[in-house]
Amino acid sequence: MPMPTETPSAAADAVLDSLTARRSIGLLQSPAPEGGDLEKILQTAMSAPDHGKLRPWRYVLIRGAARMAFLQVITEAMRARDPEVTEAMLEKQRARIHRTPLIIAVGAAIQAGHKIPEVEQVLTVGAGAMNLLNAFHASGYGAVWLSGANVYDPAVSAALGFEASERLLGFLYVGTPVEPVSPAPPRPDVQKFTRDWRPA
Ligand SMILES: Cc1cc2nc3c(=O)[nH]c(=O)nc-3n(C[C@H](O)[C@H](O)[C@H](O)COP(=O)(O)O)c2cc1C
Repeated sequence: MPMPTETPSAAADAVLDSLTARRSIGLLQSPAPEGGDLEKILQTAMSAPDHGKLRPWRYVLIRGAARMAFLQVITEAMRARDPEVTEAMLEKQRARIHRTPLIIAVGAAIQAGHKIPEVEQVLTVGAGAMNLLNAFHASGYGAVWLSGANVYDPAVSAALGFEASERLLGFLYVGTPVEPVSPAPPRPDVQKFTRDWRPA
């Protein structure tokens, strides 16, 4: 006998609750999603609004042994940018990369001079990344979107295989929260950021 289906409002509430409860989690460990589970999550990024269907998003997955090569790239880049970089700063990166099972480099293939403005192309990539953060959260994983100087370093971008015309926009660190996830911190009151427009 078929089970009664959820009412539309219950389903909508579940989605809205998940979106509202999402919070960034920086302290992560294995496992990260793999195989079909990961694919399903990644597929959500393809639903980002995309003016002109330019498909500007580029996702580079860094996992397994490749993380150690990535650490090498980051370490060399940091030393090249600042020969006096401290061991503590390097150790911060080392620890994060060691413990995080999946890192996604988020890039944008921007078509300069296209009739779709560049800012819209970047927004599309941001919207895709946001879908991913929400999808990881909804699937019970933790994730955080980080940038920092490495994102803007052409040497890092090139080492990850991005073309000169592509822009590295950030890294999504993904895994399982090390500690029980506490509720998201209080969020701003939406009323303060929302107004009705009334014609003068
Ligand atoms: C494009 C982008 C880059 C970010 N880079 C950093 C970063 O380098 N370091 C950092 O602490 N937070 C960074 N954040 C903010 C975190 O991802 C996160 O939003 C913040 O810690 C607040 O947590 P919440 O998402 O739970 O509100 C960045 C966010 C965005 C959208």
